[in-house]
Amino acid sequence: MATIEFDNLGHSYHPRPSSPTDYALRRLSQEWEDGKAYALLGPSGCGKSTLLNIISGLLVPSEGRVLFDGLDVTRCTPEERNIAQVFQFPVIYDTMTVYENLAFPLRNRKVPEADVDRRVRQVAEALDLTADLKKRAQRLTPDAKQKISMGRGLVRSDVAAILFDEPLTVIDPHTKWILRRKLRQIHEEYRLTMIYVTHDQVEALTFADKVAVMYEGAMVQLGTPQELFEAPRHTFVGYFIGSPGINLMPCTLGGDQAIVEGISIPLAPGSANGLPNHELPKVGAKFELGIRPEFVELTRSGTAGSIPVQVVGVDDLGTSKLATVRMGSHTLKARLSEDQEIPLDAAIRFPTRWTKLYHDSYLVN
Ligand SMILES: Nc1ncnc2c1ncn2[C@@H]1O[C@H](COP(=O)(O)OP(=O)(O)OP(=O)(O)O)[C@@H](O)[C@H]1O
Repeated sequence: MATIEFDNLGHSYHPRPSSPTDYALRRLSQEWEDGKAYALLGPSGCGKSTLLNIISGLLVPSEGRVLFDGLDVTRCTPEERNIAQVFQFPVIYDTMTVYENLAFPLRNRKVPEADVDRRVRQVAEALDLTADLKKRAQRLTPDAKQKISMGRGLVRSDVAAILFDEPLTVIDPHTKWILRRKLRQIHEEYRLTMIYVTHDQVEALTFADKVAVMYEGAMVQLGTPQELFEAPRHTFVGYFIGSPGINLMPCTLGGDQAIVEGISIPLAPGSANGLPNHELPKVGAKFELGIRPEFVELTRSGTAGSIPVQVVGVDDLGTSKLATVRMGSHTLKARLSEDQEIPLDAAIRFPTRWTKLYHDSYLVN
């Protein structure tokens, strides 16, 4: 397995890119650790496949370099990089048995038969394929075929990384859940460097140690699921991660206060200091206040630091409730515990720790 480094990496499909929007992947320098599970998460067209193809060697980037363990592999083929890949749809040999399919990548590399057998049985066990080992692949369901495809990616322990491109697309929802857990277990056991592309936040957050969130060609945050939840570095991360996403309100700044329609909301001391000088409040600069529904406190009017609101709806979500409140012209969501009373004279508070300031969509801190 390898450490993967992106050195000033970028890619444009245009022959002569002239603006940032001409880039499918905007300039990126970063190091991904050996043996960790990463997810590339973002909506359709944000550049996930472009980055994955650059990592695998299917695409040569128009700018920058990719290094595996310090070695420049930018122009190496997938074979030369020693990468295993699992695609959206099964890539298997229908006429071979499940065993032969799983053994193929190892036999192809002349691995001794005893090792082939041990590894094939291990992977088959992990993916619940043991009972199918002697069956021809063509007789199996699409789910089982995709499991074989994943097994073929997992069977080699000598690869630099295993790349998964939306591998659970064809799998039914229940099996999807089981397979995600299995992949996670396999990762914990073998510590393989895994990169998993998806547009599904649940898939990314349950699978990965670190999630790279992509938006319009930019990697707007690379962080643990907890970091993405607690401190979204970009309003898109706040919106895309979480259900529902972060509450956002346009604001202006007055010292360490955000001002929303004339109402002052305290920010953590020094919050605005994070703005570089040239970005100090100016005409046209866009500031937003963000707070996740989970951190909005619903209380009674008159409580210190509270702002009166009108509760316009409450959804019972089983283990919690979701209140919709109106503050001036803004509508916010607040997640409450199942048994929390909703007062008639409702008000909300914004705990400073969880109240985030965004400047032109990026977190100021
Ligand atoms: N071969 C290509 N030539 C020109 N433009 C391309 C090419 N491949 C991708 N693009 C463009 O680059 C941008 C990023 O595409 P990419 O496929 O990397 O996104 P994605 O996040 O993987 O999307 P999806 O989830 O739909 O596969 C898109 O605007 C897409 O139209």
